[in-house]
Amino acid sequence: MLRFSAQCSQCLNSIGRTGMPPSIFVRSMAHDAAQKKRPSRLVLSNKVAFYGKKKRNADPYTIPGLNRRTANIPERILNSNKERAEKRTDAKANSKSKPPRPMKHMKMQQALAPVARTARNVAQGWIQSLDSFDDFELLPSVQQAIVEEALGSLETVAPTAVQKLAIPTLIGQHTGRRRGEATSRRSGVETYLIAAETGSGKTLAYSVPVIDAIKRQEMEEQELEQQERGENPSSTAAADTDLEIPVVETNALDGKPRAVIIVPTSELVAQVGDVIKSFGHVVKFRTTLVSRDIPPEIIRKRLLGRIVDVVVCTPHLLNSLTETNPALLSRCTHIVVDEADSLFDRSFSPVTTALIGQCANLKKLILCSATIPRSLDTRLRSLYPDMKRLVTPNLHVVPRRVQLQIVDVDNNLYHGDKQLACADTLYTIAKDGTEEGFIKKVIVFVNERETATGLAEYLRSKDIDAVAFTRDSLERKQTEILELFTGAKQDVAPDIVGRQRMKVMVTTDIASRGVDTKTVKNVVLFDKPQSSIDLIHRIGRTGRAGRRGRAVMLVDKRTNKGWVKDIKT
Ligand SMILES: Nc1ncnc2c1ncn2[C@@H]1O[C@H](COP(=O)(O)OP(=O)(O)OP(=O)(O)O)[C@@H](O)[C@H]1O
Repeated sequence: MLRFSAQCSQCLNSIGRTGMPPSIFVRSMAHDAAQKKRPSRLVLSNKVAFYGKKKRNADPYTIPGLNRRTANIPERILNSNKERAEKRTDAKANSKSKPPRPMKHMKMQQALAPVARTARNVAQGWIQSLDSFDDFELLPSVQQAIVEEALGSLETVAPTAVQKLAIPTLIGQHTGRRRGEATSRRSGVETYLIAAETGSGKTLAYSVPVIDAIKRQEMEEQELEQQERGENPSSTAAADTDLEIPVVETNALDGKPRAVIIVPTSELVAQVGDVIKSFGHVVKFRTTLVSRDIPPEIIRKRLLGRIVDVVVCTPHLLNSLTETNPALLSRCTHIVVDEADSLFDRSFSPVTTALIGQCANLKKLILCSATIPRSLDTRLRSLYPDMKRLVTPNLHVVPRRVQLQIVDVDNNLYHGDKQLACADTLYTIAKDGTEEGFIKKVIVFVNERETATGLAEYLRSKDIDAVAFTRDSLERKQTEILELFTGAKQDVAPDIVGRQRMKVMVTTDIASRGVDTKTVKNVVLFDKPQSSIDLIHRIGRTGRAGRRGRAVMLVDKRTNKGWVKDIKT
């Protein structure tokens, strides 16, 4: 409150001028100026919120918080509130321009660095210009082997997206770079990561350039030898198809492959080995498989007693071979690490990187995977900073041609009985009227081996032809089951009906990676996969090579609903 001074002529004047009654307290500027030297007792105190110790209980009007001239809010909170309000306004303004937030449960979609639009346009341009394998600058024998052997069962043969992307790059076609010319500033090794969706033909995408390269190496070496001997190379350099496997008297080259393909399981050694061997019928080179399914004495005989061009192997076995024969990888110029996300995880990584390190003459290192988890992405960036990424646009998505269905186990039909829900789903698949005239093949994925055995028994008790395929299965039985599920379609006798026309394999992740179950149309996910990566590999056993497929997921109250929603989206 302001008081006017009755002794001050200025105050009295101003009251007189405004006509205000003396009860209204006005302090004029002139009064302040006049009182400068001698402050009036009537000026408001700045210390109204302060009370001394003595006055604590003396006067109720001096209670802190009352009689304050500013709100009792600490400066720090006032500032943070202001900042938050500003951020909110900024976020609102930016929300329209920002891309939608990534799905929480599918974070790995962001794992690869985004490709610049211009780079994408350039790549798309030359991908579209390639319609056939003839457009690749490959050796004629390699071209012939693709059409006649590797994809001989198909009526029309055209490269898939990943093949269009990888083959010209790996043979240095569109870059105009000479074959074998190293680009890495650090190590002199060209490193590539091929990442494409499951069943997209990655095996051919890396094996064609590798076979082409080793065959060219062989031809160059032969030319050099002939020149050294003083022969005319042109007279003896027949078409490369006619080249015989060279007979070298010295055994200095024995067992030293030019290329090594590393895969995580012995099942994949057999599968990839078949693809590579199919080229050998036309291109003439030697392939050796190294896995636990092959007796050691046969491996030793095949590998160490003769010249070998390509070795397909599991990492631990190859490592043990290099321990007894340290020069084994000295001639190797090409290494492929298939299923790189497995082979660079914690358990395999030390062995894989050690094997790569042993190749003193390495020219190309090719890593290949259908899924690139963030951890792998980071590790690869630090291990191979100059690595080139050959990535298809549909990486990390469930293909559109695979229909995804969700079955709620807690509904009124099953009351939480998952095994019953699985059996009923299989009955429905058996009766859906598709694959007429053929045996239906269905894969059921579980997380634990024990569940696989138990579920297979239960399904058999319900008259469904189910087998468990786990690490515990007998070796002979494993081969039989795999052959059935990876083989061609099988006709069914007309008198066999319903469920008996269906074969079911109950398995764990052992059959989820790389296994080419191309004639499987239905996959059932009995257990929720441990991660989105496992999900993609499991669903990827159907809908391969552009075919249609169906994946049925059993969900119950323990399944994370957000996860299911993200996958559906
Ligand atoms: N150009 C092509 N045209 C038609 N089919 C092809 C072509 N290339 C490969 N295939 C077929 O596609 C199937 C899947 O190929 P492949 O096993 O190489 O897939 P992938 O990408 O390695 O799958 P995954 O990630 O599951 O290991 C094979 O049966 C193969 O014969």
